[in-house]
Amino acid sequence: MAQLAIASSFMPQYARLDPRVRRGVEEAFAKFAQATHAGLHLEKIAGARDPNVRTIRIDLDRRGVVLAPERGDVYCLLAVLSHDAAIDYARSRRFTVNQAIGVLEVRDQEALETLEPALREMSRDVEQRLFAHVPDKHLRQLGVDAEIVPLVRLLTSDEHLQALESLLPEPQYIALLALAQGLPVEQAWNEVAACQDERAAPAEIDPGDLVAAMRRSPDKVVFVDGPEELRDVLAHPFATWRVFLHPVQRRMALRPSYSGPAQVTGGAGTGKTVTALHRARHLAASRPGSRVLFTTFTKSLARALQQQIDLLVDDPDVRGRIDVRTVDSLAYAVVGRHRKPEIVSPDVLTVLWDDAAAGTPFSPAFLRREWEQIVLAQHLAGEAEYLACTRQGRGVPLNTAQRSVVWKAVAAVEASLRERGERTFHQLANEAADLLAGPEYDHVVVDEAQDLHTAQWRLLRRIVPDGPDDLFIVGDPHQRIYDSHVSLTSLGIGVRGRSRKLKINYRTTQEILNWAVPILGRDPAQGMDDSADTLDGYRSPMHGRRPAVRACADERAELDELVEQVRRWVDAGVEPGAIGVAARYTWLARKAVKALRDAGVPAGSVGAAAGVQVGSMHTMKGMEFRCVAVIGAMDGTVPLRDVLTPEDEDARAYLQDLQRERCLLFVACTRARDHLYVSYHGAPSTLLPAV
Ligand SMILES: Nc1ncnc2c1ncn2[C@@H]1O[C@H](COP(=O)(O)OP(=O)(O)OP(=O)(O)O)[C@@H](O)[C@H]1O
Repeated sequence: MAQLAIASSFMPQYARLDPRVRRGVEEAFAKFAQATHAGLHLEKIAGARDPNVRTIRIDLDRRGVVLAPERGDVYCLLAVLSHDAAIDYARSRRFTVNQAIGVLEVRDQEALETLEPALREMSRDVEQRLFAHVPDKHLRQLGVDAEIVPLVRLLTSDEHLQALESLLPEPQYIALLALAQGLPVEQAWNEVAACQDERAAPAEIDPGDLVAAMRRSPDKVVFVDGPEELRDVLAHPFATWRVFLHPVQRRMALRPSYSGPAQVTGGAGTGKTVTALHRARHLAASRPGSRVLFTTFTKSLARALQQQIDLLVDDPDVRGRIDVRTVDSLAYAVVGRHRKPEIVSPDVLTVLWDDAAAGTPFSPAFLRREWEQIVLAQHLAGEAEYLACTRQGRGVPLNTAQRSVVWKAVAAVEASLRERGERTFHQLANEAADLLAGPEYDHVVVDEAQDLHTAQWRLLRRIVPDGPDDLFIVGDPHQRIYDSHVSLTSLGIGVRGRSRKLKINYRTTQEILNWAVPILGRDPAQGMDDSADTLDGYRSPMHGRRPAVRACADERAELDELVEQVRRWVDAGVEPGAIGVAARYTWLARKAVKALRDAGVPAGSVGAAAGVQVGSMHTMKGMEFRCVAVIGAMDGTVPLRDVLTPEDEDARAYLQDLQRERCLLFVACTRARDHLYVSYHGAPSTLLPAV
């Protein structure tokens, strides 16, 4: 019986087909399962660039494009398109085996042939060629196809290379990009090697064995065993992440074991959460009886993760052993076994710090930060411990007398909280860590790790035994939107040698990234493992429109423009629930909800109501929408003036605050899949890049 396979690029297309056509696809596929080459009405295309490509009738108007390699009884469905588009696609593409890493590659051969004379003409009088410094030997070593090399030799600028991005196979484009950026061949190789599956490239690569190459490309092709598995894959066409993992994701998620904590970093939308989901399933499924804790930051993210785990894990036993919750709810539950915890409201805490700062030379914000970053982070129990501690990370030195003044304020706030019977969540995490009698899980997977406070890490460290596969940590220091600057090393959580970075953005278009990345400024972020973290190589294969930035006369006009923009998206077929609106302040978000509702557009708070999802930028963390509007992006609001420590009070804290505001705007903007709209009234935010 023939073996069936589906190309990952087909899944989003399938999702958009109407149910009638989908049925046609399933029927055609069912025929493949029983048939042999000879028994199927597969058509060869005259003039096709690749002898292995065929088409098959799906219905009156549509054809499927199938890769049917001569060797190996395999049919891979590549696309379902209207008749003419299917013929064009089938005629133009060429499928090859990458000569360096053995993966399946596809290139638009026809477009490359069309481009060649133009490139030749443009480069005729230009002496300096982009790859003049690279010998053929290096191009070959990095897997650049011999047929493509003559074209590569014609390139004279980065722009020419970029124009080839969508026509070339990804590993070859990555190799050329790295060489064009001046990377030595060894480093360029590392970039290319990231595109290969966990099984290292075989010693011998057979250029004619497309099926072997397909098997080495699980991010591009999935093989299905029979109709049931086929139905399962096609049942969730939007959730391609369930089935197709990038080789780096796969290597990290499905590795049999790590000798200690492991870490995955990567920019927004690079599939860190997806990697964490697969790791959680892998751990629970491969170790019978084991208990896995999967933590994240906010309740709405925990709800989203629950749904994704439900989708990914079929086996009820495995599912039942994966516990998804926020770290706060974990701390609450642990303390709750001893007494009912009460959490202090933010407003009350503000008043307590205002009172405690009165009469001292310190601002409430300074004192509160000292409490959070030194006293609670180090879990200091009394004045003597505070006087003796090192205050690493704080910008302003304090002498003993000043420390005594600070401690009095801290003690006053803590005493007031005790009297009220209330705590902050960070206090609760420390208390929970103390109360734990011993580990309660076998493995812990941590999402959004960059924002966890040291006290929360202390709890997580204690809830799992120290050893192999204890902690799987996923985060992005470029999305740090709270005040935590944790050093995992200082907590005894060493990830050296067990850390990888994801670079391909699966969510946002390159145009949105080009605009949004500069928001972060130029300095590298401080990684959770204390190393400098950059976004080098961060990219998206998707393209779309550039973000729109709108200047408005005043707030009323800005809200009117928002309503108009949302209407345009809805009229274009975007579901209201796939639209996100973010504002720096909650009250502006509320006004946006009202404006939308008054205009008859369903809208509500993120994760709590149906319709357009509106919230503060903080609530956007980890979310994803087809279209995003960021409103109120003006000077004084972004960055929010009130939350910046005055530069003359503590220059270091000021820079940290400013960076946090940059990250916050970046997080909000990178929630968008297809469209990003940013508006302001008055003077624009100084953080907004030019369009
Ligand atoms: N291998 C994959 N194939 C297809 N889609 C993927 C893949 N990995 C991730 N995605 C999709 O990319 C989007 C972003 O993934 P995910 O939320 O895991 O990224 P993230 O790095 O955690 O993002 P952020 O840090 O911004 O929260 C999601 O829509 C996810 O389904």
